[in-house]
Amino acid sequence: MRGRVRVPGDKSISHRAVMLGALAVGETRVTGLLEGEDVMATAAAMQAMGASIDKVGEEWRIQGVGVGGLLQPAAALEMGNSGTSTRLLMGLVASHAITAAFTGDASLSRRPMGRVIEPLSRIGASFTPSPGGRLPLMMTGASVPVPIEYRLPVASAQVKSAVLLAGLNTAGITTVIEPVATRDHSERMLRGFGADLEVEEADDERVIRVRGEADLRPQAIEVPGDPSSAAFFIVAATLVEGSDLTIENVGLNPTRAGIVSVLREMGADIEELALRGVGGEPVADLRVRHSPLKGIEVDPAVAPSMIDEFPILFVAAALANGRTVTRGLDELRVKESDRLSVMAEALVAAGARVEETADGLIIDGTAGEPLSGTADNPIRTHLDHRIAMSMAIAGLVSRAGVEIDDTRPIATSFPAFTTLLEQATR
Ligand SMILES: O=C(O)C1=C[C@@H](OP(=O)(O)O)[C@@H](O)[C@H](O)C1
Ligand SMILES: C=C(OP(=O)(O)O)C(=O)O
Repeated sequence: MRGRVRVPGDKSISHRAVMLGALAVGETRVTGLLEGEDVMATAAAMQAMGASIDKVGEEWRIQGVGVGGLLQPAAALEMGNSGTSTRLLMGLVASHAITAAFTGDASLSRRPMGRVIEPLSRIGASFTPSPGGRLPLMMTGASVPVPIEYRLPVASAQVKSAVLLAGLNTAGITTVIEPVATRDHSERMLRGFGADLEVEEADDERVIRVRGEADLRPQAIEVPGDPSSAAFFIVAATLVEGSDLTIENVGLNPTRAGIVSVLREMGADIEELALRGVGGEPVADLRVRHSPLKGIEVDPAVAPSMIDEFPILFVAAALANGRTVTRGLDELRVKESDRLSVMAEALVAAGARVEETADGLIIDGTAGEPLSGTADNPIRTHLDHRIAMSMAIAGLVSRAGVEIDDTRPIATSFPAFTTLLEQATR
């Protein structure tokens, strides 16, 4: 793994840029937008509700409808594989007097939506979900939405954001209390668009208040690179002998950068170059050189700051010297797949030593010895882009290589993954 690669725009920030641009009055311009399927699902939904969204050269131009101005979509909003699109858009619809149907692929249709249905019902929205609180569902937003104070029962930036976005068109102050901090891109960007939002840190909790009937001002946004996409290259360069790879433009918001600190604790050599600010977020180029890793106990408190990076961390742990123990990861069971059992099965199939517990994995690493690989028994990726990319990286450090059953889901978050991997391994 040598040379330089530039990771695409952050998925979380891209979703929010499209949504808030579509709610501002006037034209928002976005560069570096992730053009993955998940973000395109958000863009199509905002267009279906009245925004106009076009790409001119390298720039996305969004004409917003104004808070309160969303139109009733003529057809179901197709969310594909994207939990973020679904839950955040449900928040937006909740405080507009419109009816919308949400549909998704087989993976998304298995994921729990009760966690947003519950607070959004208190605001006044009504829902007809499929059994178990799942997609497909229909919802009708409140005509007179009620401001709520909501304490998050799960550490979820999607639930937090759904309530805050509903608060934008709700008279009065909507409050979200976070016992555990999750990614704060919504808060940062809402402020950037001129919303009246305050965050108070008290007794280890974060209290976020947003004033409703907001007027959002259009912005020029540069989306930083996605640390969740960079993580595959950080781990690959760490594991593959002889590597010296620079990954450009990596967002290092502290609520996202847990993977960097955990890998460093395991012995990774990650240097931050040209630290700068991009779009209100800290960004650096990361120079990563091969280095042996040692197993550690991962502090469950870091989980929210690297929640999507556990599949690739498990690959790193499989090659480390000694035992890595992770726990407190129940949320991984409700992502695009059950990422604990799917990664355990995949890594064992590739020759790693892994034990699955109720809320984590225990992995005994090979101390750098390559995995056997899976020559003729493709890994089942269960429509999960992060399983596919993690196991592709595992293939780089295996004797026989790793074959995966389906690469298509990679396009949901990182369409250029294979091209960049080929570029770095040439
Ligand atoms: O708010 C977001 O953009 C996201 C929040 C996380 O989900 P949860 O809120 O369900 O933890 C994360 O897994 C997802 O990839 C993106
Ligand atoms: C969990 C993820 O995304 P989403 O919830 O938006 O489907 C992810 O990208 O790993």
